[in-house]
Amino acid sequence: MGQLFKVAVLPGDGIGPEVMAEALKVLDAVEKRYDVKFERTHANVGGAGIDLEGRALPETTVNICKAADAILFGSVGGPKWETLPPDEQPERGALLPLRKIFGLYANLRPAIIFPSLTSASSLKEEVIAGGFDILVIRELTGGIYFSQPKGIDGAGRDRVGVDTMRYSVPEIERIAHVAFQAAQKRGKKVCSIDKANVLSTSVLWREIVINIAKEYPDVELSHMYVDNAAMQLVRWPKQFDVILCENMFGDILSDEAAMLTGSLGMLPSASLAEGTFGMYEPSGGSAPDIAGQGIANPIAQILSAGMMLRYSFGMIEAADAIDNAVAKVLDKGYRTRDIYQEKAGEKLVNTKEIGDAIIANL
Ligand SMILES: NC(=O)c1ccc[n+]([C@@H]2O[C@H](COP(=O)([O-])OP(=O)(O)OC[C@H]3O[C@@H](n4cnc5c(N)ncnc54)[C@H](O)[C@@H]3O)[C@@H](O)[C@H]2O)c1
Ligand SMILES: CC(C)[C@H](C(=O)O)[C@@H](O)C(=O)O
Ligand SMILES: [Mg+2]
Repeated sequence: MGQLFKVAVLPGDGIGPEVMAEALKVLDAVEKRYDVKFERTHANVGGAGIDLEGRALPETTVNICKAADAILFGSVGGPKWETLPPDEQPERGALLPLRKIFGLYANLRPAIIFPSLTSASSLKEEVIAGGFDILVIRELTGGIYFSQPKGIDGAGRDRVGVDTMRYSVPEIERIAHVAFQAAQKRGKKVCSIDKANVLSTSVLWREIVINIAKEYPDVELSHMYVDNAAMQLVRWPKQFDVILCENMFGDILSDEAAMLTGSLGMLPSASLAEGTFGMYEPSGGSAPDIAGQGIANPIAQILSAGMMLRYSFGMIEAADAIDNAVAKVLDKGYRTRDIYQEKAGEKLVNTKEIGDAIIANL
């Protein structure tokens, strides 16, 4: 009897269920090839949670996640729920609480350009010739997203909106360790992003990262202000290996890095807790502009399922097989609309067709 892993499946809203369907087909195919079973339990989250169970993160969903070895998450949010009180909306009512409840402090977002997709990148081909491979490591449970006080106080024109950015030494230390250990396994460079010329959190961040770096003498550490980093990413992305960021800087820079790879629909992510538990989701959102049309790119969701096999289940060979199948399908010219260009060798396909092609090449 092979291994059994329990997966909480939370498709969410917009394109979430469409791309999730393809990732689940890939898990079926992995079950057939490897001696493994993924016991999947579906649960409502986000707008789907509000519509079907009255809240963005129903208790039943939390319990299903607690009983699982990992969470496979689609995306949440959309215009339908944007007028609810902020804390009841899909993002603040479900996604952020999930990150907090499960202690998912380390968000890994690999932005890798597939060789056959260089012309889909928004950068000039000569800038990305030879490809790049960037790993954005984003702190995910602290900073301005979660620190108190937070809210809108007062009345009328006297109202003030308040967000607080706070980082403690242990919070910075643990994410720095993740970044240095990741760098040791790849290009051996960490670029730590901050705004130490303005923010106190960044002054502390830089000091602590420098201290932790002493434990990793084989890794080269550099520092960059976030505004410069945003510019350097589009100027010369190949200079980066691991990019270490606090929560909000990582949110912004990872979307930018995603687009360099051709589309937000290409960027997977792993949100990891201490130990092996993790939540896996595309870095992009529910894409209301294309939802319901069956044309979304499912690759970020499929690669996220691959990251689940790699980081939570230790199935390195199967995870590599998924990455390779995606690369092969792109080499053969299959393209969803977001990465399609009208030129010889490219075939415009829909969500389901590219999913089928990936499975056929697994
Ligand atoms: N993790 C999440 O659940 C998550 C992440 C980001 C945004 N959101 C939410 O999603 C909603 C829409 O936000 P947004 O429009 O700013 O960001 P978005 O990421 O949903 O979409 C931005 C653009 O990228 C495109 N895109 C994204 N994923 C794609 C895919 N797989 N295939 C093809 N194109 C894709 C969209 O069509 C859109 O043009 C909001 O409610 C937002 O809060 C959720
Ligand atoms: C939807 C939103 C709360 C979320 C974030 O800001 O973390 C998203 O943009 C992401 O990158 O996962
Ligand atoms: Mg984001």
